[in-house]
Amino acid sequence: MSETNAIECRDVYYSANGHSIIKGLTGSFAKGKITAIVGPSGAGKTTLFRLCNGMRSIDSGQILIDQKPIDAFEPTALRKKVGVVLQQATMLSGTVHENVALPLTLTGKALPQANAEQSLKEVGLEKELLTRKSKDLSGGQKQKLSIARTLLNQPEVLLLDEITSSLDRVSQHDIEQLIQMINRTYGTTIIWITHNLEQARQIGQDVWVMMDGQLIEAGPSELLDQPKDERVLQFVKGEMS
Ligand SMILES: Nc1ncnc2c1ncn2[C@@H]1O[C@H](COP(=O)(O)OP(=O)(O)OP(=O)(O)O)[C@@H](O)[C@H]1O
Repeated sequence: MSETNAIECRDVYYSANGHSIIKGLTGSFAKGKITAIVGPSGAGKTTLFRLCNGMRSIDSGQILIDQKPIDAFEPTALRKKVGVVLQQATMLSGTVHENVALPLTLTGKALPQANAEQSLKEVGLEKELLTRKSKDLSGGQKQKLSIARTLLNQPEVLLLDEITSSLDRVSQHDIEQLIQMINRTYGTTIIWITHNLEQARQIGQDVWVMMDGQLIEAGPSELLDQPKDERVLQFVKGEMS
């Protein structure tokens, strides 16, 4: 049986300010899997995320979400279905409760105390933190809070952009386990941009290697040990040295 794709890109082009960034990118992300995206700085990884959750629109080609063209989705529905967590957790100046409730308060609803406690519990944060100011949390706690906030929308796909790169090893490991738990429990498709090849190998079931706005090589993450493409081989060697 062939795999279903959560996201499929077909010959996607995108440019900004006269600068060509995504240049005929074709590839797919399997539903329910964890795919790591690696590649040199400037390869277009973050831009691809912006295209996949509708923050930017492609110039040509197609992006299919659940086999449906991305422009067939209403923007708010798309952002719920395809959630994003960034390297630096964006926080309101208020309490942890106010921050975790944000997706609901934006639509004029409140998040009851019991649900807020449950949200925090799910990501391994103590309920006592709810009354704390978010700015007083550690980097790892902030990242867990932004994951909890994104989970409120029950996304089918989670786009993670370098979410552990400013954390210490213990917090990094904690977040990796949390993401694997979310993937197993809810079947959420995870697409994780990382500069850490070891993380890509360990957490990624699949891997994408992007360079210069294109997908150069994709497959099971073991491909990083024996890439077929010479450019990928050079990249992996450079990152390991
Ligand atoms: N709005 C813009 N206008 C012009 N150029 C842009 C714009 N946004 C991104 N770029 C350029 O597009 C290229 C790809 O950027 P992008 O952030 O997607 O790469 P990346 O692979 O995520 O890099 P990194 O690993 O450093 O985060 C870069 O050269 C960047 O400078």
